[in-house]
Amino acid sequence: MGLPVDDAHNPPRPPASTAPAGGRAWSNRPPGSPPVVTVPSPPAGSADSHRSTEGDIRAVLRIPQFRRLWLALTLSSLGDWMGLLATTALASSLQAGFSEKAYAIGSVLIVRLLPALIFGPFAGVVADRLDRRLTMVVADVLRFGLFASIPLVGTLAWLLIASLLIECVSLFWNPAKDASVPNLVPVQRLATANTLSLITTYGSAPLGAAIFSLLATLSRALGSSVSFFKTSPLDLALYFNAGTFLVSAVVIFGLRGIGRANRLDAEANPGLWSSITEGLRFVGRDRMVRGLVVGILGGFAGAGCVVALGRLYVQILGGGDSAYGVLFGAVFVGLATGMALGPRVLGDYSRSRLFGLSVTAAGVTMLLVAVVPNLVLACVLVVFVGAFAGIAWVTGYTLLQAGVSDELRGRTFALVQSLVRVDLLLVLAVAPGLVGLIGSHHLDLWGHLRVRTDGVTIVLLSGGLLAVAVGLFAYRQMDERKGVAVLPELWNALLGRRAAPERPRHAGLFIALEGGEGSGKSTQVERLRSWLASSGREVVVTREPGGTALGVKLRELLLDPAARLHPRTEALLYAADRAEHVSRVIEPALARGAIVVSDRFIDSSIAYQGAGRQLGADDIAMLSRWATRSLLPDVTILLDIPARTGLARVRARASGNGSRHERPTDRDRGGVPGRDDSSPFSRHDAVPSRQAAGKAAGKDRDGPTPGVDVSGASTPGASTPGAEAPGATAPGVDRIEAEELSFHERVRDGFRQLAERTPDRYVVLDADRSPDTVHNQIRNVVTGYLRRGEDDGPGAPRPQATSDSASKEPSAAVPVRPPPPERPAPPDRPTHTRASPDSATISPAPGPADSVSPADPAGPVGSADHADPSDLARGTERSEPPASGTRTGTEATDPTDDPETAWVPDNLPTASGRSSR
Ligand SMILES: Nc1ncnc2c1ncn2[C@@H]1O[C@H](COP(=O)(O)OP(=O)(O)O)[C@@H](O)[C@H]1O
Ligand SMILES: Cc1cn([C@H]2C[C@H](O)[C@@H](COP(=O)(O)OP(=O)(O)O)O2)c(=O)[nH]c1=O
Repeated sequence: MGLPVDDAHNPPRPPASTAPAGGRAWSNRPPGSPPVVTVPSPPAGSADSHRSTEGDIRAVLRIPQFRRLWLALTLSSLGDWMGLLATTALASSLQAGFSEKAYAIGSVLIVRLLPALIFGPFAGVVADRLDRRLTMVVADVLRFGLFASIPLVGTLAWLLIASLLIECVSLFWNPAKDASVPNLVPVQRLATANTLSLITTYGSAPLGAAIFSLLATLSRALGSSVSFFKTSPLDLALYFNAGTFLVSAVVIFGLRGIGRANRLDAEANPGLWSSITEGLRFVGRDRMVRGLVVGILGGFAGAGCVVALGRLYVQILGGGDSAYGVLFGAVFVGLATGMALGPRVLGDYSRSRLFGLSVTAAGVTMLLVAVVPNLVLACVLVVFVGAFAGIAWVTGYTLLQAGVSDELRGRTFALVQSLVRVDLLLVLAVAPGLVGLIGSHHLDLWGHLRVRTDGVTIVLLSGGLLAVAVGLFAYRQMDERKGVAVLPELWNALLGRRAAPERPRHAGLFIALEGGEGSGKSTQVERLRSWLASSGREVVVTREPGGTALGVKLRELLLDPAARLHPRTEALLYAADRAEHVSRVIEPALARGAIVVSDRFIDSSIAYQGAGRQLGADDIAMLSRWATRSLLPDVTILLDIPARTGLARVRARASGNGSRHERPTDRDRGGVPGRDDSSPFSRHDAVPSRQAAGKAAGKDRDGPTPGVDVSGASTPGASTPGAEAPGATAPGVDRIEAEELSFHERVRDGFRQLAERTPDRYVVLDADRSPDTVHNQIRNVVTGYLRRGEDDGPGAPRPQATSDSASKEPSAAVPVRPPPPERPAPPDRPTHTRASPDSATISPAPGPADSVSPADPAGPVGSADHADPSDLARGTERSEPPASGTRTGTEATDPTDDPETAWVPDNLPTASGRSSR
């Protein structure tokens, strides 16, 4: 049962002197060890244990006092709904003309809303001062009397007066009930109790409508034999309704647990005016809330039209009271269905989008309802109107709760409620009035086609149009995923797939270099940077881990050989580094249109933690996807090398025998001052992050080592098996590098599998070749992507590649790329980057004159890297591009003599989106 945790279940407390405030128990800990706070875990089956919602509801209903109150609420709600139906139907039947009926119904609805608008904010304060149980009992008895008097008096005037009084009385009943719940239910069950109250309040509507229809039908059947029913077929419903309040009064009378409020808090209910002004400023400022409020008001206006005109609408379609009941019930069946199923079916869909879309959909369905000529069809459509409204209601409510800060939430809700009442009041006042003004007409087209142009149809159409307009406005205000197509995302959500097939478009290019240890990523990233610098475009070179200020710290921790991290901790830290990296460095750079080159990205985690640590590729991909909000590189270049060879390079480097490429400095990495101070690559940061991490890992790999021959280390002969046993911890070798050979082999396999499964965004290069050869191949690849950017037009935004979690394939294996580039240009055609102010010529891989001999690493590469645009343009004169088709390193038509430098990756995606393999 939902009672507070029994003290008997708590472990014994330490002496008072050591117990911290708040009742938490400190465990005994040796001095210097991290403080461990022990919060006693709840005993099995206690109120704190996690259970299903269903279990929670059962638990809260097992509290006898609450169960009684809930029963009373159910009865009162049932009575309320039936009362609304019966009074509107009766008001209509008491009038003769079409317009008079419309005015009468409008008046009933207005008197139901008016007291809440005027007295609503004060009723809570008044109810707090009186004995709550007595307040509720008296209110229920009064409501019984008033409802019973309506059929007895039988005039429209009394119906309106009684309705107004009933509403006034209800204003005291509701806050008394709300305030009483916490006295009956333990605090941890309050949310469930409130949910149950909400379900009861709205869920009783269809039941009320069903009973109303049943009673109306019964009255008509009995009308022929019993004169009482003949004269007023709605009386039975009103008497039944009165009876529910009497039963409710009796039930509440027995609730001894409710009494007078313990303390008065007059400020808990701010006045209407102050609640309006306080919240208004916030609502006016905040885009999301503005969209929500407008959407809610539009939705209520639409719903108000349906409620106000429902009776007349049914009449136009040839139905009577029973049909009205069915129609009314249909709205609420829809509402309940939408509320219950919407979040479940569309749980993964963007809430901010869902809200605007569901209001719009409700509006569109309303338009159909307005013109449909058939009552059955109308009822079906009305279920959908209700369902869309229900989804919007739940979504909007949740968004308001989640999106508005605590101190503003109350005022915002107060404002929304006040505005909703004003809104409803206006609609209910205006809609029937408009119907009355327009009157009942129709047009006969071509002799046989009858088009309704009566007031009901016109006003319903206007209501539908208003809801559509307001829904679209809300959508535009609240959309946080601009540029992402709506329908595919919605479809995926409906199929139970998580959203995000595409990210917003950006004008940049995102290139990631991946590979195992010592595959030459850092070397190639630096060369790529130098080459891209001549493009005139902003180039941001970055890496993982450690692409941000926080990332530098994480990197130190992650690579520290002395750190003992659990594999899952490690995976989470890499993901944390990536989240920071993406949001602070990569996304802003791409949004600016920069070329971002990252030394490692998401696939490193999938390969190292997923495959290497055997945590599972899917789980790691999912984690990274969450961290990056599904951002993937436009192209991932995998420098593939046998693990042993790469490790030998690393160890050679660590022992001082390998060459050290110059690590990018802040300036080189393209950091733009003032853009992101959190990036260690920002000009303001004096310490290159690699250096910092290198130190943390017990090595310094950052400084250039002059005079070391790169080519010597790059020859296949350098794949020195057994150069140093992998797994041995050597100075200058970081925590991951120090893993066993089998670990690194799994990592390599992991990368290769990823490349195989996602050929659209992968290019695999043999990294066991000379640095120049690899560089030229990378240039070819990148040239293709840059050319594609140029084809899109200057500054054309590119759809951002994302991981398509929608796929049922293993998430790491999904081809998720924007349409791929054309095959890379042959090495003899210079390419222009986007024709922007920063436009400049950039060349693909150099031809024979630029080709690099292993013995001469510095010169040609230097000339390629630092060539000015005119130098690069010389490449055009060398040879003609091949006519068409796939170029491979061994082709006879190759314009270069060096098959290595002329190599074009054979799995590079073609323009058709398929890999040529
Ligand atoms: N293609 C290559 N052939 C031979 N040695 C290379 C090649 N590329 C890089 N190296 C050397 O291998 C070592 C590791 O290179 P580095 O770029 O730091 O790799 P990574 O960043 O992938 O760990 C360095 O000493 C570097 O000079
Ligand atoms: C980005 C990333 C790196 N790592 C590992 C791979 C490297 O051993 C280390 C990063 O160090 P780094 O020095 O950048 O690697 P390399 O020497 O290959 O250039 O972190 C992961 O295990 N998971 C990841 O997600």
